[in-house]
Amino acid sequence: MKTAAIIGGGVIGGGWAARFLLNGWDVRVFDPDPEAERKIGEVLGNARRSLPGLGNVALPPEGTLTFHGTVAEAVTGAEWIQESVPERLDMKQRVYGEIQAHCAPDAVIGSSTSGFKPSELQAGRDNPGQIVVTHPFNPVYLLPLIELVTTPANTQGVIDRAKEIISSVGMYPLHLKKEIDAHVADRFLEAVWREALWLVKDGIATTEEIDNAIRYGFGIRWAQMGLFETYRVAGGEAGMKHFMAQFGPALKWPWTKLMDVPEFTDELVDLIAGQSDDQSGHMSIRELERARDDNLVGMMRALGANDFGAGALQNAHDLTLETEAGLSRGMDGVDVTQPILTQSRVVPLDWTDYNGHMNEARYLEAYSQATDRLMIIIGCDADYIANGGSYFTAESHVRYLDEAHAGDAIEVKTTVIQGGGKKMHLWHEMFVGDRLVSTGETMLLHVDLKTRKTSAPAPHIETNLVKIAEAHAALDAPEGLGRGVGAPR
Ligand SMILES: NC(=O)C1=CN([C@@H]2O[C@H](COP(=O)(O)OP(=O)(O)OC[C@H]3O[C@@H](n4cnc5c(N)ncnc54)[C@H](O)[C@@H]3O)[C@@H](O)[C@H]2O)C=CC1
Ligand SMILES: C[N+](C)(C)CC(=O)CC(=O)[O-]
Repeated sequence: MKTAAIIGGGVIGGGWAARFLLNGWDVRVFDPDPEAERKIGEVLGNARRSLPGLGNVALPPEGTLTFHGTVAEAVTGAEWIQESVPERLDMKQRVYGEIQAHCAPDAVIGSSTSGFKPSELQAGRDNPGQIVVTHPFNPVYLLPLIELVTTPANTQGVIDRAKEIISSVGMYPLHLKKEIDAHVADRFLEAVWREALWLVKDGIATTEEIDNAIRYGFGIRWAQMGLFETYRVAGGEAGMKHFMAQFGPALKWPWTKLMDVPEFTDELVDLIAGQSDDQSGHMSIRELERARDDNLVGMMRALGANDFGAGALQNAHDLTLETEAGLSRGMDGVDVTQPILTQSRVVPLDWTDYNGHMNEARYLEAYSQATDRLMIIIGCDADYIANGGSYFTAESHVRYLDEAHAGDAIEVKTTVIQGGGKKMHLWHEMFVGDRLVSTGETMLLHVDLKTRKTSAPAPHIETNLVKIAEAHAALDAPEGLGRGVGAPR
């Protein structure tokens, strides 16, 4: 079992604890705050409700979470140590002293620091090479970016290990070419923050109006394409050069007050805090966190459907989870004498509806994914489809037998009723634990994607399908097979 130590379990440390725990790591926490266990419990609650359904493949079983009274105890046996104590250099350096007195010399110590350079954290340490900056984004359990900042004191081995571990928990290590105060992303956030403070102070816009300017416009755009790709498109057919020719002169116009920081007077703090209360004070922080998480999951899943940006990253992570989830990509290791596991996932937040359960359309989506999996198993994979052969669905019938809810782990097991020639007749059963919640029957026909007409599958596909169909013919006929809706008129 892999073990991570979390030193400092506030907003960010709690998020790291959840990220590791839900990806199957044992997590050992040290935080002197007597409220730390409760606060981490709140963060974990949010994470358990949102992260498992982010992707389309089940996460490994959760690790074990333990709390410890000393740094020494927490770091014992940990291969990853994540420091997330308050943003004070003297405190961080003191904490590294304690950590390094007790941790394994080859453990990686990542710092969540928003702004300190790794050379500042490593200064004065006997083993500086084990300390790197691994700067996350809130909520750490959902957002994949980690700014990995290193110095020449870090060996390639430590850097590779850090990248490997960060990727293994579904995150993206952005390794900076050089260290710099506030890394890359926080320099942007700081620029936007400074500009926003001016706009409020000068009475140009309220906190709510500024948030609307972001969330109704460029914020959604940035979430999928970032800055440069967005501006490339904004240049029209002539692209980036035309964009710069048009907007380059603005650099000399008074379009920003960036280098000039408004004084943080009590008056400005009260103005901003008051406007923020007017804007969002009707919701608790936990309610706001849940709204944020629902939106993030929905947005990232939409990006996943387009295999783009953060969604593409999640899709790639799903591929690494398949084997442990019991899902196959070929006939090897598939027990054809039993219905075949074709889905192992969690019901995501965006699959539920006003009735508080999984929406009817999503059952069909799950069955569509189960069919896709069976197609991959028999060899009808992306390469085969790119060469012009595939299956089209001709008819489906779904029965809703029991409820499934957000966060439920669901499995689909598939029986091949008929397979041979152009036809593929499948019977899907969906389970939550041992509970059968739905069945889906579907008839598919093999097609030639060029002519859009039915055609015979390639011999290897038919051989595999027939092998499964023949083995499944020995199973009892499923209850409900061939049923229609109500009596015919
Ligand atoms: N809040 C944010 O949006 C982000 C913060 N960060 C960085 O993460 C770090 C932590 O920030 P937050 O979690 O926001 O702060 P926080 O105030 O929520 O949590 C800090 C935690 O450290 C604990 N702590 C204090 N002294 C400690 C010690 N000697 N040993 C162990 N734990 C100790 C506190 O009890 C508290 O629970 C900072 O370096 C910050 O810059 C990074 C990304 C985003
Ligand atoms: C405001 N902040 C500097 C603490 C922000 C971060 O470090 C990253 C984030 O999650 O916004």
